[in-house]
Amino acid sequence: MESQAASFWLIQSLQSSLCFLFFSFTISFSLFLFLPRLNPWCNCDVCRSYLTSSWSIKFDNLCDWYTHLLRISPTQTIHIHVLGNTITANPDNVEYMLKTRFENYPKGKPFSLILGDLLGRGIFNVDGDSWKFQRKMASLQLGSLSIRSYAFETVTSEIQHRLLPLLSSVAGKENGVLDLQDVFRRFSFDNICRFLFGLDPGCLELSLPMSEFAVAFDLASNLSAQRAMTASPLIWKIKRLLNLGTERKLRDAIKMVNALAEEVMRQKRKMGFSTHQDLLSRFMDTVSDDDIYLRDIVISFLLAGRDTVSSALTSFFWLSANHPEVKSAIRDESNRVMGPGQEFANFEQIREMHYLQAAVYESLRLYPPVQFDSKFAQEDDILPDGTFVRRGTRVTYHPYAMGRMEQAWGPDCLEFKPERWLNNGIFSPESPYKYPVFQAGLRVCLGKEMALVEMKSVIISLLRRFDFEIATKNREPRFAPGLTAIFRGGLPVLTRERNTTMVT
Ligand code: HEM
Repeated sequence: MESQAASFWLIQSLQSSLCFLFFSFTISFSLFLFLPRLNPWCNCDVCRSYLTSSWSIKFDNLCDWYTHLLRISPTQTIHIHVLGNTITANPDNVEYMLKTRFENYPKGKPFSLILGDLLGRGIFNVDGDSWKFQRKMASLQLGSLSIRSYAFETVTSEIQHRLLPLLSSVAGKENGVLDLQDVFRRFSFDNICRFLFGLDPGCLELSLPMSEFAVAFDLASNLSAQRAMTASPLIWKIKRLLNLGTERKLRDAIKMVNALAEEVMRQKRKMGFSTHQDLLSRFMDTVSDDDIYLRDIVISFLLAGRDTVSSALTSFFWLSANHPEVKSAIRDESNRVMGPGQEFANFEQIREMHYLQAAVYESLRLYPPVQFDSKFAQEDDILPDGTFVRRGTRVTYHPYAMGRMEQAWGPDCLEFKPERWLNNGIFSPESPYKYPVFQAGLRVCLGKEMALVEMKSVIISLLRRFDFEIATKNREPRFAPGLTAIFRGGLPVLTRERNTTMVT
């Protein structure tokens, strides 16, 4: 027994020493590999502030500090040398990256490696032919009139049968504080699953825990995002190889996501998908012989369409709670377009509401769900503002900062003013390169129209029926780290049913 224990101890010590040696070697090796590109000892003010986190003395969020730096940069471009990251808020640069020299700025290998285990060959994670194929197929599906009206029906039914009853059940109650962000995350997950799979996870029953799928999916996307924060990719790759810590958790979460996505496909086949209108049925018609590919496509769409919408709705309700004049204008417009007595707006009526559209765009300008987006330069290049970009450099455009640039939006750029989008009462869009909230150019978001309709339907239905009072004293949102902007601590609100048979 004793000798067994001794040899066990010996093996353990050997393993630890080997691990230690392996880690030391790989960390040194990775530093050696990355030194020429990164510059880990840069001692400029910006890098020092980044490394010591001293920026957090003055700013609540990293994105606010970047915004400050970009606002004072004469070119609207900055460099975080220690990260090898060139960040720009210059619309000319953005147009150049996303359109003019699109081929030189792919997502690149570093990005696809980070998200590869979760997203596989899904549209979010690929460049080149595989991306072109999925893009073409998905645009045909998402662009069709029938799928848009299917999406609208799905949203309306989720609002009518789940969202409104849920809010009514807590309205006016003492201690009836509800986290609106959590409600929107559940809502958008149910909605995207119904839209994509034609199946209903039923997350919007607050008495139920979030579905297994949603929890595993959250964990997998957060842990994948954490990979991007390690000093070198070799660190998480080694942890993955040894199945350690967060990498072990990630592997388990991805296993669960994959198993559930495969189960969804099995169920679809059993039900006979050809008569259904959901996106998965449509994809299954086209890609019938490659289940792993189908699974990857499904997971990418889930990631694309879920947290983005809930993030956008959360910040809209935070802003509107602080701007009663905007709420009144939306209610007035909806009364004008829908008339008294009608509970739910139809598709055409929603399109007629220009002020509502302006308010949604304005809220996304200040709080874009995807705050920044990085590409990796294939070849040496010079951006329109004169910035030199070395091959392999990460180049990031920053929609959050871009929405707050005085050069682009004027001295009132930090104010929430939907009117800036209206010309004689008609919504008037801006260049997508100045406002790349949905990205722009060849990889512009495929779900933009669907997301806007979903948001507008929720906003109209909730504002006509309820008043929300924010139940925390937070001045400005603080964001949690992740792939999309999420309010740290959620959005706790007190809900009151408005005293209306009709809405005034
Ligand atoms: C307010 C809501 C949304 C915002 C702000 C948004 C924003 C974006 C952004 C910034 C990208 C580029 C990401 C990147 O390349 O890394 C993107 C891509 C994409 N989005 Fe959205 N999105 C929203 C909702 C949706 C919805 C509801 C769907 C689907 C049903 C969707 C489907 C997609 C797809 C498929 C892509 C990949 C396009 C490609 O790579 O060619 N999005 N979106």
